[in-house]
Amino acid sequence: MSNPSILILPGDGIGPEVMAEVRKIIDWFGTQGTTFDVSEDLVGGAAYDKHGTPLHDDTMARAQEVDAVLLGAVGGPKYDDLDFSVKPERGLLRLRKEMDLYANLRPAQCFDALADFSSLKKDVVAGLDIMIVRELTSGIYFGEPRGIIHEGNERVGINTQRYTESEIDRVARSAFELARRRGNKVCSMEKANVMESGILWREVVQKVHDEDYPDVELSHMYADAGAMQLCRWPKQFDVIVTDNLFGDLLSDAAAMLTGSLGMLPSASLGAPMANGRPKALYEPVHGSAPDIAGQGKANPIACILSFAMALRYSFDMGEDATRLERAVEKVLADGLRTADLMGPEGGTPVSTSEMGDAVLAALSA
Ligand SMILES: NC(=O)C1=CN([C@@H]2O[C@H](COP(=O)(O)OP(=O)(O)OC[C@H]3O[C@@H](n4cnc5c(N)ncnc54)[C@H](O)[C@@H]3O)[C@@H](O)[C@H]2O)C=CC1
Ligand SMILES: CC(C)CC(=O)C(=O)O
Ligand SMILES: [Mg+2]
Repeated sequence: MSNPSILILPGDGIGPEVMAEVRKIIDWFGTQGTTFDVSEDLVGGAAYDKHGTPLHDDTMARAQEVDAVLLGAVGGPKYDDLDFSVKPERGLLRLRKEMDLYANLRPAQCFDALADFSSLKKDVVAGLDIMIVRELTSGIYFGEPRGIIHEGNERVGINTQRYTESEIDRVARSAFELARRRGNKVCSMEKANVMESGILWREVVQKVHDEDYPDVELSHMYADAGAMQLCRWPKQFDVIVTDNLFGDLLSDAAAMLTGSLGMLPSASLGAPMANGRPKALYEPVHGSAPDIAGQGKANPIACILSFAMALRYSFDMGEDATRLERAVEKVLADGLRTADLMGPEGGTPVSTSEMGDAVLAALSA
């Protein structure tokens, strides 16, 4: 049998820095008898610099073949003035669309060691474990028409929010399936009060629930109120299912419940491949963080936890995933802190690579 295959796309800014720490962990698994066939390629600004496109067709083809893609982050100020069609972020959107990765799982868990550090009160976040399921291949990031057009004397920026029933149906099913393996509760968030796409979203989620998941507790919430509730009392939620735009915003907000944007991993999953496993891309929720890139300050934990999700969802290595998560828990409990996690309560300051080394040491102990 061939080794499991991984395509690594480090990307831009802190992407390569945090991915280097995951690479150490992948190499360590090789010494333990699980060798991954790893290939590496360019995406985002790095791909644009070499090929004039943020995602080369060969890279796209390779992404379709492998068992899992690991991505760091894309984008940066250097590319701000590029034509929109070749912006780094378009490379990532193309991967998501062409791999049809419709369910983006963004778990927000607050490790005990960071409960004091969160900007919210300790009892609000301690023990928090919620899962945001964000629809990832449709909605306003992809809808047509889009563009900037001229109308009279001025320009008009246009994006279109568009959802088909089947797009809502399949992501709702992902959320209900996950809920059954967790706290058995789904809260669906949209803006059915002001958007037709929200009305359809609510109807379809309710129908999927009533027909196939009546055992799961379902509630509906307007996304603006949902954002407020997420900050007020996040433990009321188990699984949140929402659209592409709202999921993007709500998950960055949820990251702060865990202490830092540098803590939040994600798995983007599509339909099962011939081997029964989903097409998959794993990436931290954060971006390329140009303000700290190249300084050894980036927190690699979101990227490391994204690899743990890969072990769980793409490689049937759930026990190893849990071991890796426990290793992260241990280094945090030991007081190791990258700059983003350093608060008045202190801790041992560590660089990106020192944090990666410590996680690896805890994993291999
Ligand atoms: N999936 C991706 O590749 C994403 C890419 N981006 C792109 O990244 C670029 C920068 O976007 P921003 O809005 O600044 O968002 P960002 O997520 O890169 O950074 C926001 C803030 O969080 C901090 N931060 C992020 N990750 C961190 C980590 N691992 N450790 C410590 N601190 C961390 C940054 O220093 C910054 O202060 C843009 O070009 C944006 O389009 C943004 C979000 C996702
Ligand atoms: C294409 C990305 C830059 C959008 C984003 O912020 C995200 O997916 O979290
Ligand atoms: Mg985002």
